[in-house]
Amino acid sequence: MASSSSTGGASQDSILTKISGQKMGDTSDFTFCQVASLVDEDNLESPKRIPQIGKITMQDDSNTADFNKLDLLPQNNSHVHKGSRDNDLFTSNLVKNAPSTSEMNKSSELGSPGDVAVGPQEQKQEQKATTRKPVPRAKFLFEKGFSQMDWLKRTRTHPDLAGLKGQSNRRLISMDEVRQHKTGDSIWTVLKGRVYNISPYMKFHPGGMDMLMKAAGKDCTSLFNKYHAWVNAEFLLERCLVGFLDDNQ
Ligand code: HEM
Repeated sequence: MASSSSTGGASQDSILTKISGQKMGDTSDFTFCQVASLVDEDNLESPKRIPQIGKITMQDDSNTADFNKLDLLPQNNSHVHKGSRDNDLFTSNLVKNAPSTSEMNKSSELGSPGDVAVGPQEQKQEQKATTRKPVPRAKFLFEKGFSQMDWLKRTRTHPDLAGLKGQSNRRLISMDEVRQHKTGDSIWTVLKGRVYNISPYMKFHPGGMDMLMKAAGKDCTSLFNKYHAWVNAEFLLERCLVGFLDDNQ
């Protein structure tokens, strides 16, 4: 670094003169102006100025309390799902990136958005002083054993999910017959021309039983597509197939 001292000797000085056309120490040229050391050797108070910046906080509306009030978590989502989402193949992507309350508390402890940036050492000290036990992440009120993984297991193990009792699932079924199956362990619905017994799936439906009950005894294709056209019901309800809708009746 070019310093103001003349320790570079005559040769360095002359090289610099050639390059800039000016001599070092000439304050009219910014290229060679003196750069003050960050640590002012003459005045030892100077380094303390930087840490003090960390103590400055700005008062604005985006403070810690307001951060915690933000309802970013899906716990108040109207589509409250039942069953653990931890292994949920179909729904985990909806909450993966949602910040947990503990993460949010942590970030607010480390500094509100209004805080002036502090040096790494300052930050460490702040962290030590304010780190608390993490608050358990807010979870959905799921009923254990009713995740989509559990449903897949059940479809592989249950001998008669459709409740056919040996009857073929290839027969044509009228809409009138579908309408008669709305309760108990025989709740039928029509989806894309197929008739399913959705009763065993009720407790596993990620959208809740109430929503799925809207499909009872009806053709639910348009409702289904309205909420989740991407869901592979053919696969999910394969073992619940009762037959095919008879369009001619
Ligand atoms: C009949 C077969 C049905 C199957 C197999 C089925 C399956 C599913 C699945 C796998 C999900 C999770 C989707 C996801 O997270 O991306 C879901 C969510 C949902 N379903 Fe269904 N569903 C059916 C019918 C219906 C019907 C008829 C309604 C409405 C009346 C409905 C309403 C919902 C709602 C509201 C959600 C929640 C969406 C969300 O989390 O934002 N479902 N369903």
